[in-house]
Amino acid sequence: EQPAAPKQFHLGMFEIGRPLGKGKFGRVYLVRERSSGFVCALKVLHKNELKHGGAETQVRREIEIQSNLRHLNILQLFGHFHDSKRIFLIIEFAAKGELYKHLRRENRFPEWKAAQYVAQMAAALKYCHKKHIMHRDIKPENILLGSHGEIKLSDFGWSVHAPSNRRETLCGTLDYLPPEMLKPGRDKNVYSNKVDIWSLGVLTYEFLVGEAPFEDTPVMTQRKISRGEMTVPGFVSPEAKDLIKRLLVLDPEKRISLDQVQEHPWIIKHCVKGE
Ligand SMILES: COc1ccc(C(=O)Nc2ccccc2)cc1NC(=O)CCSc1ncnc(N)c1Br
Repeated sequence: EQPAAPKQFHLGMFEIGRPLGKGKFGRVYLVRERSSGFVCALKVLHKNELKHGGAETQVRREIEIQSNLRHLNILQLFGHFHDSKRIFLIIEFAAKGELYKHLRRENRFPEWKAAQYVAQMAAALKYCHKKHIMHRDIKPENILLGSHGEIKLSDFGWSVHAPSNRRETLCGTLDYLPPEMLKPGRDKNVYSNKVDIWSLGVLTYEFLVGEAPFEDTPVMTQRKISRGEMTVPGFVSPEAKDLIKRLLVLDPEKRISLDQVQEHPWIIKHCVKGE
């Protein structure tokens, strides 16, 4: 279709609705663009807070990256604008909200639902990796659901301020960190996109079991991760267990690829039409 003409946005264009959440750097509101009636989310970032957090460049990079990502399973950034004090991000509204809340409410997902979410995550990550974008910091807190219950990966350093049974410790939860990022001394920023495969394994486990595989005290969690020590409960099917084992491999190079995830029997069983 015709690429949308890059419009100049400003605050007056929007009718501000209810707050959707409070991110690490700012608040998010449900809004409606007046002329079109289009409903979306507006994230308000305060420049001075970003400056203190050294996140100003991070936002610019983020906006740069986001503006050339377009995928059903990645929450879209439609545009941005700023005034003297604030940066505004115009974001796709995910009508079914935070996956995290659904997971906590349901305790754990049935295998057919978990498999569909994993397949959509694999598709989103494959798309990102093809564009050499990685480490989207995947964990339930960073995943939203669209109006048809489809996965919307939105992983931008935000944790919704809810009265929270969130695992967010000071430095954010360790649960999803791969072993290669825990190694002392190693340049932490040198990681391949295989880190996302590990996190997908942690996510798959958490969907099916209702808690993360290495969840423990911070020290114990780090030890369990570096040793790949985890047990999969008996109620998890052998096929699902097999996929989890192929994702949570200590050696990044030996982890299953995203193509292989999409062809895995557990995914095929639950995601191919008519199965
Ligand atoms: C494309 O989505 C983003 C793009 C960028 C950033 C961002 O803050 N970048 C950033 C900010 C500071 C420093 C570095 C990066 C954040 C998001 N997304 C979000 O903040 C999610 C807001 S919550 C929500 N959104 C839609 N529908 C719902 N139902 C909900 Br609840």
